[in-house]
Amino acid sequence: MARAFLFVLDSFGIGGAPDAARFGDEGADTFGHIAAAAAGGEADRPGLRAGPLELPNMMALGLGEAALLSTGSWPAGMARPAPTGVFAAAQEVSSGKDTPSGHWEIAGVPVPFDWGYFPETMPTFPPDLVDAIIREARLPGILGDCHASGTEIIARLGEEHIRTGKPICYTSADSVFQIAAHEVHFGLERLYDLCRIVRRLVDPLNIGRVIARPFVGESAADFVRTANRKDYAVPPAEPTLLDRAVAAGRRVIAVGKIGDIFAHQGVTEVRKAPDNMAMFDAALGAIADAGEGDLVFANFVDFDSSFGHRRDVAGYAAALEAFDRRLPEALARLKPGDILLLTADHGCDPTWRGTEHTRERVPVLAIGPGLPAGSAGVRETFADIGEAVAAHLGLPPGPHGRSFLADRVDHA
Ligand SMILES: O=P(O)(O)O[C@H]1O[C@H](CO)[C@@H](O)[C@H]1O
Ligand SMILES: [Mn+2]
Ligand SMILES: [Mn+2]
Repeated sequence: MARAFLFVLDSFGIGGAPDAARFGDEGADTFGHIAAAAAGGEADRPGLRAGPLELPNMMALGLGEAALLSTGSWPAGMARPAPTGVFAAAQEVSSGKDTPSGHWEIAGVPVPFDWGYFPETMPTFPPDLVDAIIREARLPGILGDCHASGTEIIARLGEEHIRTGKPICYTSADSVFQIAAHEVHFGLERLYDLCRIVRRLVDPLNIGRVIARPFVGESAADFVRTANRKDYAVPPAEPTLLDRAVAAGRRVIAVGKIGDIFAHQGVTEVRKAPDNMAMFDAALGAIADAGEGDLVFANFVDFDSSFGHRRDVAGYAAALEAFDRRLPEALARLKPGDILLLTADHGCDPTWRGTEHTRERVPVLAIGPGLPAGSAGVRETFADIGEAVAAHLGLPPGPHGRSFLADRVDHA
């Protein structure tokens, strides 16, 4: 029985990217800075959490060792257990630090080209694009047309949106065209229809994703985004690990936003859930359902969208601790031949300036019955993760990386 379970903790970087300076991110370290803040008593929130970061299960798999490989420093305030898993630190060769680039590279397909981006001007979108959107979607106009944080812009423009019926359109340092609209006043299906129109119109601009950002509430004080977010991504440029699995007749069960990120290519089944804990339940269900040769690919987005971009250190720490507490449930379900991998797609350091992702290395932790414990070193591409999964599942190798399990693992 060979099955693979690949869990992405969205934005859980471990610093140390050699090309961080190119992004203005030199020194960014999501894990290291959360640990340091927690050890210094700066990640306490009454009723939520307090004190040093407690991640006993991921640390036992080698999370601290992966961080040490990446930055040369041990995460502050955290114990150093003997690792029971294979650990590595992986760096990204893709030119962007966005979610699709990170996930596609994990799945064996780096993104060497530059995405299209919108400038930090106001307005940010080309006027002829906005005109086409208004005309084709029969809109009274649009609001926003700028770079923004998604929670801040609905607080600022949500009431005007309800009053005028104009959707709120914004972007970020990522290659995204985001549209926030009220689920009831504007309509959820209407928002999705609008996103499909915009997807087609921004294709020539090489924009990675159009994202529907529905929200509810009646005033700036209580607007809140819902779990009905939907990403309209361009498909990966080459066949990914997922396509190879499907071509071999395997099931690929996508948990969370994985299906959307891969434009539903190479996905046989989608299971969505509103938050990290519900996604963990869904991932456990997928593990229970997976058969010989199947792949479960899960994304846990709250780390990024609810805490990293919001620069909420205590919230990020609490979310990591909640995830870590659930990990034994997944480990208990591993049968002979199974492998569980934990990794991330980029960083989003909640102590960093601004609200954007940060260029970082990511942790790679692998465990399964019979797998040796020890270091697989620093990996030059995230593709080494997908190639490890491919090798484990007996799928043909891809052209961009090599399994980190193929190298001699230095026993720690
Ligand atoms: O501020 P919000 O709307 O969460 O946007 C964030 O989410 C987008 C998609 O991951 C990123 O581009 C980032 O800007
Ligand atoms: Mn991401
Ligand atoms: Mn993000």
